[in-house]
Amino acid sequence: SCHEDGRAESGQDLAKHHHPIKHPHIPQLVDFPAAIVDDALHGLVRADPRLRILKGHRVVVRSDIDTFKQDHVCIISGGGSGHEPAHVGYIGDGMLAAAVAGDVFASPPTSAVLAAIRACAGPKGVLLVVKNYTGDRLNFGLAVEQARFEGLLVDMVIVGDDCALPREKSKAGRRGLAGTVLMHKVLGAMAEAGRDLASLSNAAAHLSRGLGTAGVALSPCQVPGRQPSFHLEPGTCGIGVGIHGESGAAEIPFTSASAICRDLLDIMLNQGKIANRAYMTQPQRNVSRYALLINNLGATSQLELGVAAMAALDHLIEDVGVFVPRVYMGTFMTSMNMAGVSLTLLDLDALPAEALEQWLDAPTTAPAWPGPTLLGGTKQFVVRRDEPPITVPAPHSSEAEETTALQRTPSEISYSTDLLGKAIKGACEALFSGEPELSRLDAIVGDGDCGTTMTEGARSVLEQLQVGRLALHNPAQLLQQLATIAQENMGGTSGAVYSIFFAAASSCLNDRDVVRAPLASLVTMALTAGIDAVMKYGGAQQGDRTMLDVLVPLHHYLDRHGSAEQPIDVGAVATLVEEASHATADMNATCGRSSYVPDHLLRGHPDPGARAVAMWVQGALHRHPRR
Ligand SMILES: Nc1ncnc2c1ncn2[C@@H]1O[C@H](COP(=O)(O)OP(=O)(O)O)[C@@H](O)[C@H]1O
Ligand SMILES: O=C[C@H](O)COP(=O)(O)O
Ligand SMILES: [Mg+2]
Ligand SMILES: [Mn+2]
Repeated sequence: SCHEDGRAESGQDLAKHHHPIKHPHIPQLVDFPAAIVDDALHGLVRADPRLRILKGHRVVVRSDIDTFKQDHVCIISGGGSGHEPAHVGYIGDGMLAAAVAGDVFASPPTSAVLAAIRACAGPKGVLLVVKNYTGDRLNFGLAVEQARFEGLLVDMVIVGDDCALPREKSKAGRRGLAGTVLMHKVLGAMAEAGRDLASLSNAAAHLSRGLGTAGVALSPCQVPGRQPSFHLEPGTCGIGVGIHGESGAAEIPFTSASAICRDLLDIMLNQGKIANRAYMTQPQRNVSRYALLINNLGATSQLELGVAAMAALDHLIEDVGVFVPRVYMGTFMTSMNMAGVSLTLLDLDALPAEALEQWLDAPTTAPAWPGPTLLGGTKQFVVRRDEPPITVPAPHSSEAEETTALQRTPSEISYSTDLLGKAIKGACEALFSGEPELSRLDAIVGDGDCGTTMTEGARSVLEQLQVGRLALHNPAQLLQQLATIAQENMGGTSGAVYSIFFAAASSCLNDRDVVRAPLASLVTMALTAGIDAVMKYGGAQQGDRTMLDVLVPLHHYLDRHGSAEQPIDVGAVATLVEEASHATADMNATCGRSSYVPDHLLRGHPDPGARAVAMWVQGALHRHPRR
């Protein structure tokens, strides 16, 4: 957490709770992996008096926000960290008013987004510009709902500029990539010029239709404290990458810089051999005009960026025959320290009756926006070349260790808070011991943050349990507390999904005389409501390869067996969740981050969110299968 004066909790403070980095593959300038985001924000704010941190949140705002918001729409962006300079680097006149940072590759918790909105909400309102990821959509979306309930004027636009993934593969939609920065620039300039909230939202909708990005990975990335994000065979590269260390839509042989850059542009413009995406409109020879952004994914030399610029301009102007009056080259949105580039095209005529150049050229003080724009792209400047080669439980307990809360027979009208406390403790501990497996799996099928996000949640729950703050006697209140913990301390898709799950579960128990009901039927009721809400807001169903593929079978089992005059067979439940979670290994992903990963790479690896459910259910039941 950070202090109002801009001091973040230092690495040394965090050392009390977290481990220092152990033997990284490549030395990295990090003291404690868990402190990397706080330490970096701390450094940034110390170095720039125009910025400050909101107390208790990883939210950076312009120092003069209180006066600025009186006569401007404030634009807020944010998301997981690891994409620097996005988004803190874009705070300044003519771009963003604030940025919300999550853990590395995990969206920020809802509470942080809400804090940012509250700090920026003035008479003109707030616009959230959010990259299209499940965690971000849910956490920023929940914050918008809460802010509107508080009477604040706020709107949200989602950016999805990725062109590399086939439409039919995923229900999640296009990923938000480096094109988001061009959105920040155009919308920020319009806000600076006094445009109102409605016209900014409207402009954003038009802009996203004219925006496309595709990237190539020449190396994996390394998040401190984790394994390299994937393995790339020598001589190959990953085409169609995102910004979360993923391996890309396909691994292909590396031929030459020009050939790869051409492929990236062809993917975007639906040209040549890769003409199967059609996200951007077809370019018109001698008519279409684009801004080109060449983005370093983190560890690419300036010389290589220059080569990419040459290759991209050459292809666009000579082969495709379009105009490229604006070119931006640099480090805009990274995938930690991945070597590689992404190319972004913005159709300069995407906005009816507006010259986009005007907004792109408008001055900004944001440190990460490149100063002078290169005016490239008229034909005579390009030389055609030959292609180069290549809470504390009650103290008294007479129960045997193996007895669990669920084993009480349904005819009993109450349950033991002692056993419930032990179940919660067991659930949390199972997540701690399962963390390496969750991190490893999420690195393969997602972005590697699932283990740390789940243990952050478990750590907060255990802390509350140990100081006796969990309402073990009141299930509705307890579930509300769990929802709050997920909302304030977790982040990521998991944080948002668990927050929705527990909040809905809590409200369904609220109205009833539930304390008298047997615990097993409380659990069934709560699961019904929780699962429904997760499906409603997250858009996933059984079979989409998510945690629902364990929660739904668990619910079915308890529904069938929970009302009989017999204790639940905990061994059977433990086996059921184990098997259901492993069954996800053979599923194709249609929701969440795994839907971006080719099916053959998912095969054999279960879904981390599903495994996490199996772990905490088994932990709560005190049944630990050998792993
Ligand atoms: N739409 C969804 N509804 C429910 N669960 C989801 C959804 N999308 C993803 N998940 C679950 O979230 C897990 C990943 O969580 P986490 O790593 O915290 O988020 P992210 O994928 O955003 O990095 C997945 O393994 C999957 O079980
Ligand atoms: O950096 C990552 C994204 O902004 C967070 O999205 P996620 O929580 O869905 O992974
Ligand atoms: Mg993530
Ligand atoms: Mn993840």
